[in-house]
Amino acid sequence: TLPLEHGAHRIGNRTDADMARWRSQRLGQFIHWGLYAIPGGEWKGKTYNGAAEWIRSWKEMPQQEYDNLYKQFNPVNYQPEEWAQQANDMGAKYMIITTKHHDGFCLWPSKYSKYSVAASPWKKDIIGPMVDAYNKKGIDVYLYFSIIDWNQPDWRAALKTPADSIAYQRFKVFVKNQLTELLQRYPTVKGFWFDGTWDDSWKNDGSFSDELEQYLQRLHPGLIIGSRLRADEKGARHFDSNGRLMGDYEQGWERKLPEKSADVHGNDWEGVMTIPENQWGYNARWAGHIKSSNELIEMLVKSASLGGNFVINFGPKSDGTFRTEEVQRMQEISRWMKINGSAIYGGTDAGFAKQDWGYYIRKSGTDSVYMVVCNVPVSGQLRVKLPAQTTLVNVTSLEKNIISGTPELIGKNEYFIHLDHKNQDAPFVILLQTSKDSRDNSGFEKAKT
Ligand SMILES: C[C@@H]1N[C@@H](c2nc3ccccc3[nH]2)[C@H](O)[C@@H]1O
Repeated sequence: TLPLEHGAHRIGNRTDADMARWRSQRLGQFIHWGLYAIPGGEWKGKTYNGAAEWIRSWKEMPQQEYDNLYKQFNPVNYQPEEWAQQANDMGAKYMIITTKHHDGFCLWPSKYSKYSVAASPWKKDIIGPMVDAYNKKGIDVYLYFSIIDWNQPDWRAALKTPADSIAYQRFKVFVKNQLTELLQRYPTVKGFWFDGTWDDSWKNDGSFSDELEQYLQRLHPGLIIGSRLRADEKGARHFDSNGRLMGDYEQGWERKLPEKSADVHGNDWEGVMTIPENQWGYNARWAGHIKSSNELIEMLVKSASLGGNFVINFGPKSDGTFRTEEVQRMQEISRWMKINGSAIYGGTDAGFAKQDWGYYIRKSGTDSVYMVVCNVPVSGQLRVKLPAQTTLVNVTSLEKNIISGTPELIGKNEYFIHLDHKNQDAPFVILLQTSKDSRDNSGFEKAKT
């Protein structure tokens, strides 16, 4: 391995209580809210085909006009208590809010930037009431912070001249000041979700990202910060030049999920997902495929089955309300989580062989393994192959009328669970009580006699 000064400083997952809490939460809510919600993907009758929060970079958008949108930011229908209630109903255990996206507009009245809510008709702090409302519901809050800041004259994508380096040095002081300010204003937050760290200026400054991460941890012990903040001294991101994960969890799964256990190497990880194909901020016209609640539920289940967290993104409108499709998804997921949440919270990779009908999720540290069935076989029988020396002690379903009869032993440690032929319109859950046993198959025979 290469001698690295600014690579990973820890091998293996964090084992402290803060990280165990994050790991048990499994379902998060991402909120992208800012000036980009005002145009909502359209400008002067033209539709922007990119992600709505990137509209400032669109050739049809005069940047000065975008920058002046702060004069219109006045979310008269913003009700953070309602936001927190609906997130709590959905079953989200943490929330990530954009304090400042790439456009540099701050949703808190920052001492270090004039470009904030303080200059808008709204005037007031947006972040504080949100943190309070979510915390009151028992939901942890993480602060999204973009390193890219198109509003800051000292920001640079790359350092080409000595003048660039002097300006960027000022910019790094500004970044550190804003992050310190956010921790001082909102001490109950559990971590930062960094973004906009792919440019050369940041990638080639691994020592700063390392020092910044350590500074923040000293300032606020226990903070959870993903791998996207970090670069090592050779410009490697997320994984250092020795292939070791930097930060507290793998934060690269954006609009995509790992397929199998081998893809995550036993690391903590988190997937963040849009409901449309690629819109984070509010976009009036959602084009392309819009994920159903069952699709989102299956992604959540898949994430938990692979030992990761799943965060669903919402983009409130400029007035502070949520679009119908997003409210529908929260309500449908809420219904499912109220019945099946026990399979998700505290869930992790069961270490069982994957089957076509769906996913296994182990309640961490126990012999309870949930089967979440997403694909009901026409045969009506679910194949369960237990690892060696594992016996099946009991089988129940979280809802009535799912299973018919007792499991049928079909081979060494292998069973068919027969389903009641009711058609299901959502994934359903079966709970397997297993036990480690030197004898194979000893479980169910006992139950049968
Ligand atoms: C979590 C997501 N990350 C930002 C983003 N910008 C990108 C530019 C290029 C490739 C990927 C990107 N993700 C998106 O705007 C959103 O905030």
